[in-house]
Amino acid sequence: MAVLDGQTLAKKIRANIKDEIKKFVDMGKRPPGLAVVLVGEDPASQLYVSMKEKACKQVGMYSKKVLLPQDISESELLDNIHDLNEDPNIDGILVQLPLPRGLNEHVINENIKTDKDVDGFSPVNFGKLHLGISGFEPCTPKGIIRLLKEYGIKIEGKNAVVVGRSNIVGKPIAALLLRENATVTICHSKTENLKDYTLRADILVSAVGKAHIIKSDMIKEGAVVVDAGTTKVEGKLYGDCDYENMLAKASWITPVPGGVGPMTIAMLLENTMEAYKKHVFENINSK
Ligand SMILES: Nc1nc(=O)c2c([nH]1)NC[C@@H]1CN(c3ccc(C(=O)N[C@@H](CCC(=O)O)C(=O)O)cc3)C=[N+]21
Repeated sequence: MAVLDGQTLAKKIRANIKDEIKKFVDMGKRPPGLAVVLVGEDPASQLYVSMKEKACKQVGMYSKKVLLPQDISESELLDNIHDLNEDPNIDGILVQLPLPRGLNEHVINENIKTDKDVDGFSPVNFGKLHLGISGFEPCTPKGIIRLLKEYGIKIEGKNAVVVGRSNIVGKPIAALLLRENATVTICHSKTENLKDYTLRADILVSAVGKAHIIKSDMIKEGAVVVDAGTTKVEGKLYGDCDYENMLAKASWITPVPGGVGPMTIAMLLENTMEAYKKHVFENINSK
């Protein structure tokens, strides 16, 4: 058993980004800018948004927090997005999900300019991901692949089982694993006999968001376990996987906290850097 230490890798990535930004700023360029839009006052979302803001500050990025009321109309929210689309100091726009009831996230994501869509959730980037064309890749899936590669874990030819089919993790990680030539199975809430599938996984990615739904008797000896689900119960953070009881059985496993979460934020910074370089050096500002 060994731990896939996302915290340490994320720190290394952030340090590289910080150096890179310093070079650009020393050259007289503006710093990269990320806008994080939070609608409403969900405490979990507030925490994530403040973590993202802190990460930006730490590497020398400009971060703009846009806090909007719970009862904002779709058209008012879109006005804010359009302003950010046109803001020359903003390279990346992230609208924190989930949105309050009544706001359609697809409509919002559709209106984020493709070259500022650092979450990779707009239809163009999501489509590119599935077509194998380069574009912004969603941060959590991108971070998972980076972490597996960092530890030299072979993906090609392996049975990869993804539990969860969300647009933010399940679907895009399945696409990325497929691109890496894994044999990919996606399980979800209607899957019958989940354990039959998880037991076959060489690489198991869980993205459900239910504490300890994956037990140690559901994984194969020597499996690589990636836990992308986090749930807070009475102030304590749990992953989807029963980590303690899996440690002896898995060959590699991501902890919660300190696994996939920090990688998500590191990839957000990396995507923002990518957007920044396009804006500053290639002057690309397409719809
Ligand atoms: N548009 C959008 N983009 C997102 O990327 C997005 C989102 N909406 N909505 C919610 C999810 C969740 N998410 C996390 C990011 C970092 C940690 C993270 O770093 N967690 C720490 C622990 C933090 C704690 O103590 O709670 C860790 O795992 O070590 C967790 C969760 C991004 N999300």
